[in-house]
Order: sequence, then structure tokens, then C-alpha cells
Amino acid sequence: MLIISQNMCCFGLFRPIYFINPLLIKLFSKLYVVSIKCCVGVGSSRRHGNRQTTMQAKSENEEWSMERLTRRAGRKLAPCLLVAGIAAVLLVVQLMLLADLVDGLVFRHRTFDSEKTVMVWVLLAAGGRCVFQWGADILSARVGVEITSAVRRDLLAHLFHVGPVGLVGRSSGELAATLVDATEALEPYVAHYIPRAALMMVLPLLILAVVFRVDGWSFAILVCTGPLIPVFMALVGYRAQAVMDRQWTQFLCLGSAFLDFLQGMTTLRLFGRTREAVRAISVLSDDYRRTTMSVMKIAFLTTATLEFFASLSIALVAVVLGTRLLAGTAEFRSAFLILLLVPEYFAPLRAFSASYHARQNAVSACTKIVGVFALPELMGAEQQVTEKSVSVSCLSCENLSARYDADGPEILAGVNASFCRGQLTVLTGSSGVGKTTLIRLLLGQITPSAGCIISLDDKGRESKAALSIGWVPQRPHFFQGSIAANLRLAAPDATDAQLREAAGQADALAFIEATPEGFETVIGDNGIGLSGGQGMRLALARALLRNSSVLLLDEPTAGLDGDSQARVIRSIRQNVTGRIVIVATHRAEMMQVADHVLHVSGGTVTDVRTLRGVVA
Ligand SMILES: Nc1ncnc2c1ncn2[C@@H]1O[C@H](COP(=O)(O)OP(=O)(O)OP(=O)(O)O)[C@@H](O)[C@H]1O
Repeated sequence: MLIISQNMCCFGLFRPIYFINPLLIKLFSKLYVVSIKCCVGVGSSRRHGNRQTTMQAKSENEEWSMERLTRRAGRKLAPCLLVAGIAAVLLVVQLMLLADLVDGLVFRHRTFDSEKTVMVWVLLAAGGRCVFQWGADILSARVGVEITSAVRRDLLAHLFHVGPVGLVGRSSGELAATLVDATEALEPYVAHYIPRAALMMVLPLLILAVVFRVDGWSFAILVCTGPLIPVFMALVGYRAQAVMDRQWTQFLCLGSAFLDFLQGMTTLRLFGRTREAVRAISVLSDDYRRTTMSVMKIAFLTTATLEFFASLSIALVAVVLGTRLLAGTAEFRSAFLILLLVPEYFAPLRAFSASYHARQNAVSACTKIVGVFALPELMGAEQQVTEKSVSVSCLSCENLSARYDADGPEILAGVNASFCRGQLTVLTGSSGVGKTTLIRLLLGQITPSAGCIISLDDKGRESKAALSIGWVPQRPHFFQGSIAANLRLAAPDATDAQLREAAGQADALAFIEATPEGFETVIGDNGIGLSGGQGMRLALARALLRNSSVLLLDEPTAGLDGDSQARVIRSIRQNVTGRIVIVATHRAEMMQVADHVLHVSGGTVTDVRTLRGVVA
């Protein structure tokens, strides 16, 4: 610091600047920050901003828009930024002490003994800096993982609220890639890009302040060249966002096509279309490869631009300092300190440039994530089936209407019906009239377009509590795992005896026990390894195991032979006690044991038989 005053005297040229330095520092800081913001995306992202506005218009649920993500991450990263700031200050202190030390030893003929204290301080500053930098890296990595997990958790929760009906028409491959890869792309943005962008505003400004006090010429060079780098990087990377978006779209298409072909392998083979499938995949892979190469080119060009300007600036500072040292208008300590500081001035820019593509990648990924969040939630939280069993005596549909699309046809229009405990109601009618739709309404998978479903408790009062529902869909889903594990989805604590009892009631025990490993037999995704009838009986066993107050069965006897069907019908009838049981079926045998038979037709239902045993 002693040298500052001597130094300023050497450059009469910069004396006026010295007097107005607070104003200048403010001005240059502003210029610097504006140029960096330009690059970071606050100012230059008009295109991106427009897209986000469009997304906002599309989506009411902008839980994880880019802006919100950055704000949340910024708040969580505050301690990390503080620690990184301390590391930056320690670096500058370390270099200043080092310059003093070398200057003292070489030019002022000081001994090692007399400089012992300075040496210790240099080592302490270096050690402290390493520790703080390490701490900052750990903290930022943690926040990255935390935010990624939170996005993934929210996305998954949202998908559950959208429900199976809302997801019809969405590719499973695309959803899986969004859930896994798109969320993963946010981690480097949070863990690297944001801290580096913030540090880029701290360390260079700190170094500029030190250089300003030490040498006016070097300060002028750094001030002019520093902001050029982010500006040129932004110019070079201007088209990068569009290319990144294209890359993401192609990646999702490739993933979804691949999954589709895998799932439909049998159909493709049967119709002799495997070659076309392989060709389609190779075209998609090639498109993806070409776009990835374009992304790499842009990334390379951005880094090259940065390196070029950084090297040019360092060389310029070194040449000017060297010339002035030879001319005797600069002194060694200042020149040495500046040469130590200048690479550190550009280091945050280098680090920032290395993670610049992470932001563009995250913007594209975020667009996909926001797209999934924009899917309307057809299953409200209160409609979800919970573990808590609520005793319900009656379900009453009042003027119930349903449609799948706002502009689509009305599938059900003004349905009035009651389903009471201890009664078996059969829904029948031609294919496609809306039996499954009525079951979906009762399940809460879709919300009525008009009317409502009222549940009444034992005292006949309206109950808002969630229902415990056992459900057998037309195509039951099984997960990769043992039969026991699939059954225990309905009742995680069920004992082996309870599994056997439920399987027995659903006429599934015999075929399970006939397998070599019984309940431990592993079935594949979607029940691969089970016949259609076996899958249906297993699904029925699972629904019975749930011991729910409402049982909704959609074609539960589909694929069963006469004997098995008779056993299953008998079992369903036995399970009516204490439950509301609704079965959609075309089978006359089932209708014969029902208390009510509701005929669905023309969007409404007619009670064709209210007394058990009396055929309409
Ligand atoms: N997710 C959906 N999106 C749009 N329309 C749908 C959807 N699911 C069903 N539909 C339409 O709703 C109508 C009623 O279908 P639903 O499955 O309720 O009939 P269903 O009576 O159960 O038929 P089936 O006896 O063949 O099972 C049909 O015209 C069908 O095309």
C-alpha cells in the first residue's frame, strides 16, 4: 500500500483520474456488470424472455420456471457465495503479500529471517484460500443436488396429480427423459454456473480496484478488455440457445422412439417392420449427432474467443509494463503484483465460460420441465386415494357430466345414480358408451364437467374425506418384481396368510402355487409372464387385499374360462358385505348376481333392475 502514492506520482497522466476515482470506479463497475449481465442472460435474453412469457401464458403452474429456479438457487447459494467471496479476498491478499515478499528479498536486500512473518502470512492466506474455495465447491455441489432432487420430486408429484387420463397422448419416453435427463441438466447450472457468474462480479472488480490504486495504465487496459470478453461470448453464443433447444427436442424424440420400438417389438416383428424401425432410429440418432456437433462447435468458438481476448489483454499489460520498467517509469513491485493479478482477473471469466453451456442446456431443459408442469392436474389432491380408510355408506352422482377435452363431445351428460354399501351394482351397455368414464369419475382420475359426486357417511352426512378405493382396471399394471411384492402394493404390511387368502378369493392361488417359486415368482414389467386371465385374477386379489370401502372393477372376468369366471363372480358377491361394489361388464352371469344393473347409453344411465334376481 505504501507504494500506491509513489506509484501515482510516477504517472502524472493519471493524477486527475486518481482524484475522481470513486466516480470512475462506480462507472466502470456499472459498465462491467451490464456487460456481464448481457452475457449471463439478464439483458440479452429477450428471445428467451419472450419464450418464457409464452410459457407463462400457457401454464398456471410455473413452479420451476428458469427465473424462479435461479431465484431459489440464489437464496440457497448465499452462504456458498459468501465463502467464495472470502476465498477471493484471500487470493488478492496472498498475491499482494507475495509481491511484497519478492520485492523485499530481490530488490530491497531483505533477509529471509526478516521476512519470516510475511512468508507465514503468505502461506496462511494460500491455505485459507484453498480451504474456503473447497468449502464453496462443496456447498454449491450440495445445493445443485438439492435443487435437482426438489425439481424431480415436484415433477413426479405433479405427474401423479395429472393422472393417467391427463397423460394420454404423452410419450412415456419423453416423460422419462424429462424426469431424468432434463432435471439432471439443472445441476451444473445451479452448482457451477450461478456461483461462477456471481464470482465473476466479485473477484475481477476486487482486482480492478487494487490495480487502479497501483497502476493507472494497467487499470485502463483491464477495464477496456475485460467487459469485451462477455460481450463477444454473448455474440458468438447468440444462436447457441436455438441449437440447444433443437438438441433437447431431438434427444427427447430419440428417447421416446426408442422406448416405443422396444415396447412394440413383437408387433413390429409380426408385421415385418423391424428394418424400418432401425432406419428411423438411425435417422433420429444422426440428426441428434449433427446437432450435438453444432453445439460443440459453438462451445469451442466461445472458449476460443475468451482465450484470445484474455491472452491478448495479458500480453498487452505485460508489454506495457515491460516497456515502462525498462524506461524506469514503473517499479518492480507494482509490475510484479499486476502480472500476478491479471491472470486471476481472467480466471473467473474462464471458469464462467466453461460453464456457459450449462446455462443454455438448463434453459432448454427448463422449457421441457415447464411444459410438463403445464399439464392440467385432473386429479386434485383431495381426490387421491389415501391409505386412510374412510367409512362411506353411499356414493351419489348428481347430474354428473364428463368430457375428455373442453371442445370434445360429452361422454356422460346428467347422470344421476346412487351406489350404496352392501350392494353390488353392475354397469352395462355397448362398448364405448362411457362405463369406464364413470368409473374414472368415481376414482377421481377426471373431474366432472358438470354435476358432482357426493359421499355420505354412516349418519347420512356429506363427507369430504378421501375414499379408500380398490380398483381393477381393464389392463392392470404390474411392476417388475415378485408376485408377493406386486400384491403388497395394496397392503404393504399384509402377511403371507393374507396374501394367500386374497389370492384364493380371486381364484389366483392355484396358478400361483403351480409356479416353482410360488408368491416369490418374478413377473416382468406390465405382467410379462402372466396370461391375460391370470393378470386379471392377480389384479382382483390385489384390490381385495386393500380391504377398501369401495371396490371398482372394470371387466374383472375378461379372459377367464367359464369355471374360473364362476369362482370369481362368487368371490366378488361374497365381498360385497360392508362395501360399495361397482362392476363394469358385458357378462350376463355377473348381472344375475347384481343388486342393481345400470344400463349406460346416450350419455346417461337407466336403472334396468333394482331387485336382485329379477332380470329387466
Ligand atoms: N383418454 C381419453 N381421451 C379421449 N377420449 C376418450 C378417452 N378415453 C375414452 N375416451 C372416449 O370416451 C368414450 C367412452 O369410453 P369408455 O372407455 O368410457 O367406454 P366403455 O363403455 O368403458 O367401453 P368398453 O366397454 O369398450 O370398455 C369413447 O368414445 C372413447 O373413445
